Amino acid sequence: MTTYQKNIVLVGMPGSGKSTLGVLLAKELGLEFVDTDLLIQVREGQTLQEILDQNDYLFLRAVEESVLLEVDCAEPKKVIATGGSAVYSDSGMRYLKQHSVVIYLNVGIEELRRRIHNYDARGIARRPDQSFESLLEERDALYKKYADITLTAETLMPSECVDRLIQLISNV
Ligand SMILES: Nc1ncnc2c1ncn2[C@@H]1O[C@H](COP(=O)(O)OP(=O)(O)O)[C@@H](O)[C@H]1O
Ligand SMILES: O=C(O)C1=C[C@@H](OP(=O)(O)O)[C@@H](O)[C@H](O)C1
Ligand SMILES: [Mg+2]
Repeated sequence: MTTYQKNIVLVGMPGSGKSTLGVLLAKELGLEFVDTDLLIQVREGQTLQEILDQNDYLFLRAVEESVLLEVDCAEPKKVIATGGSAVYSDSGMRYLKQHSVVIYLNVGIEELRRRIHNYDARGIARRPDQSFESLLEERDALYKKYADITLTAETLMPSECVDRLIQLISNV
């Protein structure tokens, strides 16, 4: 199977660019684009922040797992932007990985902080007392566990990241 016969799944921290780069990559490659955060919102009839305001963060992770397992991985192939917490679902990630190339958008903590100034209100599914540093450390290991490719390119413009991603995918 060549890469373009697989889906492309983007994982990484909130603010790493999964949604921004995902849609650009899909356009460039002529693929469909799916953002699992939007699927969660439509399924629950609430925004992610409303879901987190009214429920434990583990509820959001459970809904996310159901959504990941329901993504249609058959034709047409897609670029799939996941939420930052998707990697807590081992079954969801193993399902996506069977049909996809998984790319970790690895952005360092300083750049993430520049991109996310509303850590407490951004709707991050984390333990209430968990710091950003601790969350990044915990998740970095999970992103690496599931990724086939890692892109560390925080100094590039989005269009340059897309070019780089296309190069990396074509080498898989
Ligand atoms: N090189 C880059 N790649 C991706 N996003 C970038 C880049 N530089 C700045 N940004 C900004 O960072 C933010 C990324 O947010 P988003 O795409 O929602 O990330 P995620 O879906 O991973 O949470 C956007 O505001 C985007 O404009
Ligand atoms: O990291 C997280 O815990 C989350 C990230 C969000 O997606 P993005 O990573 O696209 O911001 C979204 O899935 C939800 O609000 C939880
Ligand atoms: Mg997103």
